[in-house]
Amino acid sequence: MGVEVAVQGLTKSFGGQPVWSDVSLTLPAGEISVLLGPSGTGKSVFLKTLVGLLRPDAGSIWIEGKDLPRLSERALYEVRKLFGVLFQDGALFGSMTIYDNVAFPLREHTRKSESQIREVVTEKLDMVGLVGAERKLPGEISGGMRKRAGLARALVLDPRIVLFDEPDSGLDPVRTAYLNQLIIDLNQRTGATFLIVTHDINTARTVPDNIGLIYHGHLAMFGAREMLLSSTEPVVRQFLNAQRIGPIGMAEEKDAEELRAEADAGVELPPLPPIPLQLPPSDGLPRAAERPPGQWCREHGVTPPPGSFAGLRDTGAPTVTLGGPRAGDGPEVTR
Ligand SMILES: Nc1ncnc2c1ncn2[C@@H]1O[C@H](COP(=O)(O)OP(=O)(O)OP(=O)(O)O)[C@@H](O)[C@H]1O
Repeated sequence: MGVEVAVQGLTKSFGGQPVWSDVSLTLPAGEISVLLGPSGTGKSVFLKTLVGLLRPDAGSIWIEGKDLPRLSERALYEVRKLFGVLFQDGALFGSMTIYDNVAFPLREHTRKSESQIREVVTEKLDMVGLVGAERKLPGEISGGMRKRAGLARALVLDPRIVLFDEPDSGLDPVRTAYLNQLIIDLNQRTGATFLIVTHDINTARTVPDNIGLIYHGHLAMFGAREMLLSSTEPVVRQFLNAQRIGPIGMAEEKDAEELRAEADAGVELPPLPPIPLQLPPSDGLPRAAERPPGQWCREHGVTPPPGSFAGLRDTGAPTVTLGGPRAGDGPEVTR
C-alpha cells in the first residue's frame, strides 16, 4: 500500500536564489497526483527534495511519522527505499542491458540470489510489457521502451511512493496514452502513492486524483482534480487550458503593463472546457480512490463547465471510453 506524504512550508533556494518557498501539500496515500508548472519553476527540484537528493532550506516532509529533512544520512537512506523514481530520460546505464539495469537496485540494496532477482526482474518487465527486450542495450530500444524500462527499475524494490519526472516527454500522443494507462494500472495493482510531473495537459486532466500547480516560486493551488479543472483562478485557468492570455508570460510572469494592455484590448480567457471523466484502470474495477464524477463540485457548490463528465448515463453509472487518450471521444463502454 501507499503512504501519505505531508509537505509543510517547504522552501528551497540555490545560491540565495529561491526556487520556491512555503510549499505545503499532502499527497494522499495510494492516490495519483500531478504537479504542473511553467518550465524552470522547480518541479524537478521538488521531486529531488522529496526523495532526499536535495536538502530544503526550511520545512518538513512527513512520511510515516518521520520528518525527512531532519533525518541523519543513514536514516534517510532507509526511508529512500520507500521511493521509486522514474527520471526524465529513464536514467538507464547505457552500457548495461535492460535486464541488468532493472536488476541493479536489487543487486545494490538486497541480498537476493540471482535466481530470486531473475524472478523479480521478469515480473517487473512483464508489468511494463518489456519481456523479450532483456538483452538489449538502452541505445537499441525506442524512447518509449526506455521509459518503460526506467519504470520497471523504479518498481523493482516495490516502492510505496513513485515519483515520475515527465514520463511523457518525447513520446508521441499514442505512446503517451499507453503510458498513462500503464501508470493507472500500476497504481491500481501496487496501491502506491504516485506523483507525476508533466507538461501534458491531457494527462493532467484525465489521469490524476489531485492536481497541483507551481507558479512564480509558490504552489498556486493543490487539490482534487475537479477543483483545479473548474477553477477560475487566472493562473490555473490559463495553464490548464494552454492559453497565452493570462498572467503567465513567455519568461515567467507578465508585468502589470502587459496585463493592462490585455485588459484594455478586451481579450479574455475562453470559457472553461468540460471536465472529462478520469481514465479507468484496464481491470474494469473502480480506481482505489475513485469518487463519483462531479462529487467534488457538488460538495463545494461549484457548477462544473457545461458538458462536463460526458459519457455518464442517466442511471448515474459511469460510462467511459477505452483505447484513447481522451475520455469522452469514441464509443461509450459501460463499466
Ligand atoms: N543543483 C542545482 N544547482 C543550482 N540550480 C539548480 C540546480 N538544480 C536546478 N536548479 C535550478 O532550479 C530551477 C528549477 O529547475 P527545475 O529543473 O526543477 O525546473 P522544472 O520546473 O522541472 O523545469 P522543466 O519543466 O523545464 O523541466 C532552474 O532555474 C534550475 O537552473
